[in-house]
Amino acid sequence: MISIAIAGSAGRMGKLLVANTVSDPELKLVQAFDVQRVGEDAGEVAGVGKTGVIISDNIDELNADVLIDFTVADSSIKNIKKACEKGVKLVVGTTGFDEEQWHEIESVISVPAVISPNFSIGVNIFWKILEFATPYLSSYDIEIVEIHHRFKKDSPSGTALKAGRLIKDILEKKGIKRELKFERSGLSPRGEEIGIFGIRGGDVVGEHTVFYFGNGERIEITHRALSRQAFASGAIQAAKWISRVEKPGIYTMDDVLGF
Ligand SMILES: NC(=O)C1=CN([C@@H]2O[C@H](COP(=O)(O)OP(=O)(O)OC[C@H]3O[C@@H](n4cnc5c(N)ncnc54)[C@H](OP(=O)(O)O)[C@@H]3O)[C@@H](O)[C@H]2O)C=CC1
Ligand SMILES: O=C(O)C1=N[C@H](C(=O)O)C[C@H](O)C1
Repeated sequence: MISIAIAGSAGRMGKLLVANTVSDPELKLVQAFDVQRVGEDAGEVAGVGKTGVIISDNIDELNADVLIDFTVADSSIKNIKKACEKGVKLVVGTTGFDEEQWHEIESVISVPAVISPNFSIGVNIFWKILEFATPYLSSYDIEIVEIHHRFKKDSPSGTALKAGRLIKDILEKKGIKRELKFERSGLSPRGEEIGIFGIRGGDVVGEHTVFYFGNGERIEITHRALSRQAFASGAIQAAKWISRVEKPGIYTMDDVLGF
């Protein structure tokens, strides 16, 4: 049995992860952390009945095989450090890390950790399709548009940023320099860039489109998440996988899925 702690357990993803953990015979929910609903039973907050696991806001209490973190960047950094200090393996889905925070994560990681801005199998295939298509479309204008629900805090999404960075790197290897561009207004003609734009509204779970604009044609590669279960299933798969890994370091869903 793999013991699981969940950070962000009162959030949209956290509640679903609590539900997925308690219904999985290979997993045991042992701890739940959040700054909301502190003192309440994590299962009741998630709508799956009493679990006996009470939501705490004190990560110092962390004691589990794997910590699954879906919170916000600042909190996630703190949780990652605590997990490393206590030898707890990690699955991190939180997005919105800036460059400095990302370097901090790389420098402190001393446990096996799967870190991915998107745990859905579909998005991981979507990134692979971009890797395949981009070298053939290197002369095309490339733009990325993502759509998420009105409550999403970070922009652009971690998924769109990863798509932009991987396209940029592929082009760079072919000697083509393109900067990532996050806004245009006023007199702002298109340059040698990859535009990344976020739209926010309603209850959209998550949509990403990469546009490749040629002369007389356009390719659009789109992934649409219709349910957060797509992310939760991937994160649970990652938690089981990382529980069997001994070598410390940062892993991605490529490793989990065997790509
Ligand atoms: N990798 C993936 O596949 C996916 C990643 N995400 C990412 O996961 C993160 C969470 O998303 P979502 O569940 O929608 O967000 P929510 O805001 O619904 O949930 C996050 C929860 O974490 C809480 N929190 C904030 N600070 C702390 C802290 N210090 N300790 C413990 N809990 C804390 C929040 O409280 P409060 O509201 O007070 O801030 C909230 O309850 C985001 O970064 C999102 O982009 C989302 C879906 C899929
Ligand atoms: O906040 C969300 O909801 C999501 N965030 C992730 C991201 O920033 O890429 C993944 C998914 O699109 C949902």
